[in-house]
Amino acid sequence: MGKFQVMDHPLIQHKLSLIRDKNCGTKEFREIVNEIATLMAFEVSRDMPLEDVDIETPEGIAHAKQISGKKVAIVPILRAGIGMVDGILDLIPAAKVGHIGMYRDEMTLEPHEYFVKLPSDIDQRQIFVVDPMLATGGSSIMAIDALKKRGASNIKFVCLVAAPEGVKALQKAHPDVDIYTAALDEKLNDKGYIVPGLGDAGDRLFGTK
Ligand SMILES: O=P(O)(O)OC[C@H]1O[C@H](OP(=O)(O)OP(=O)(O)O)[C@H](O)[C@@H]1O
Ligand SMILES: O=c1cc[nH]c(=O)[nH]1
Ligand SMILES: [Mg+2]
Repeated sequence: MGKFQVMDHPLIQHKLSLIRDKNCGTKEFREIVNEIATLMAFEVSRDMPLEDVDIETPEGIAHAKQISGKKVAIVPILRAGIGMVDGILDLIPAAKVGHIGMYRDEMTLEPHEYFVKLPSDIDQRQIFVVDPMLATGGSSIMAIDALKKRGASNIKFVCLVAAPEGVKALQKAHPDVDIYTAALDEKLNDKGYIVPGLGDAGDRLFGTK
């Protein structure tokens, strides 16, 4: 089973509380989602492989380290995942970005894929799939299915708020995928929204309500 980690660093908890507030406006919501994504990227990238390098400093040779091997692709699940991309790029500016478009049918809660565009070497990259919300798990499961169908194998899923139902479903469907979240909330309501959650992340990011 992949790792499941609630990233409860005080800065992350504080910032998440700010965006849960229903009075937090679009501009602030967007900025803080990116800030949380940056903080999470620091931990999510912790096991990136290093190699030894000798660097000539002004005073001699430093036996130092640099990131080696697998390079990173950030894959947001549209739309809401886009809100986390810039925050991760702040830390890993050389990462490539793939997009997977997914919407959830409001009645059935079934996910529907409508767009996939990935870096051509996606099978060789360490992939961070990002989406603020893990509710039933349907969207993330289908997005990761789409990645694996194209040869991807090294995948981590990063969200801000998860429901227990979604964590269970994602772990069952993709036991190889590590899951990182800023909070594990109580439950889903009868409309498939996370309670207490933060509402509809896409609408709050883009001001579409
Ligand atoms: O775990 P699930 O039950 O699948 O729900 C989570 C999905 O729902 C939301 O997307 P939505 O369908 O609202 O699309 P949007 O990002 O375009 O608003 C959210 O951003 C996730 O992708
Ligand atoms: O609570 C939820 C559930 C799914 N999608 C959202 O944006 N919010
Ligand atoms: Mg939405």
